[in-house]
Amino acid sequence: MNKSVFITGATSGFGRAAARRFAEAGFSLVLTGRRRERLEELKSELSGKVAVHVIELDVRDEAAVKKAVDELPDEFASVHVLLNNAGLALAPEPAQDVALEDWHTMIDTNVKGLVNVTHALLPTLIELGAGTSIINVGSTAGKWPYKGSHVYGATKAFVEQFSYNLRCDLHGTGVRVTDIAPGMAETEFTLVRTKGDQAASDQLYGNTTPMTAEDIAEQMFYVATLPAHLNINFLEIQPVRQVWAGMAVDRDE
Ligand SMILES: NC(=O)C1=CN([C@@H]2O[C@H](COP(=O)(O)OP(=O)(O)OC[C@H]3O[C@@H](n4cnc5c(N)ncnc54)[C@H](OP(=O)(O)O)[C@@H]3O)[C@@H](O)[C@H]2O)C=CC1
Ligand SMILES: O=CCS(=O)(=O)O
Repeated sequence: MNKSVFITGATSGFGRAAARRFAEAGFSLVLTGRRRERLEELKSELSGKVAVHVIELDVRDEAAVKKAVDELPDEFASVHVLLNNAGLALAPEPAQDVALEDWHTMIDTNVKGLVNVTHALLPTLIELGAGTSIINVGSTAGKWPYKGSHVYGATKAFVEQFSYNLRCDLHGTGVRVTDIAPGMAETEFTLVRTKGDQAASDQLYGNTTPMTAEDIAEQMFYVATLPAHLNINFLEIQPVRQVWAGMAVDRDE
């Protein structure tokens, strides 16, 4: 049977690196994201190696997600791996200064988008059973609070708990569920979070050694290709040069 991986957010960062990693191993690819041009570029790059199906898809659009899954061509319909990767942080400023719309965008994408795709693909995964995987991309921000994380971190806490709860409900089906929770990795993430501030992005990732998209893609591939009787529930991964923030104390002048 031709195994396929369904990747959300394949136009950049972790998702694009994962597409390349799974292609190396011969998986058929279903690549999704909003930027069609980038999807087509990736298809041109990888379709010499494996079958590639691209879908311009906004995960927030419930009906479009369902249609994309219902209309998967036969060659791609055996989705063994769902990589729920699409997501974003916005508004690094303190909660009290954030536009409500930015909070809504994060919730709609990181929470509702992720459940839209999961719901649409669950029947397929359950039918295929043992050895299939749902890999949800959480974050260290889902566990460890820091200033400016407000709703972003909360959406990733949702991802962690949803992953555990899903695993309980899928017990007996053979479908595996993992939350991969990376720390700092250099992608377009900070450019998106700062709405295009390249200097802020360069500063965050500069003079240190952040993880790369390829580092995370390798972990995604590892999790998805473990023997079918093994489930990694949670995989937190950080660069060696990053640790937790300390406590903050408010002091009188
Ligand atoms: N980089 C980091 O330090 C960390 C990132 N993460 C998480 O990893 C995941 C991937 O981020 P990363 O690769 O770093 O960042 P990038 O910004 O490089 O990639 C984000 C991807 O998500 C897609 N995306 C965003 N919104 C939507 C949407 N509404 N519908 C469909 N696709 C969408 C983008 O595609 P397009 O714009 O074309 O739609 C893009 O492909 C995210 O969930 C992020 O929260 C977690 C921990 C650390
Ligand atoms: O999820 C991203 C990692 S961080 O920016 O919250 O540290």
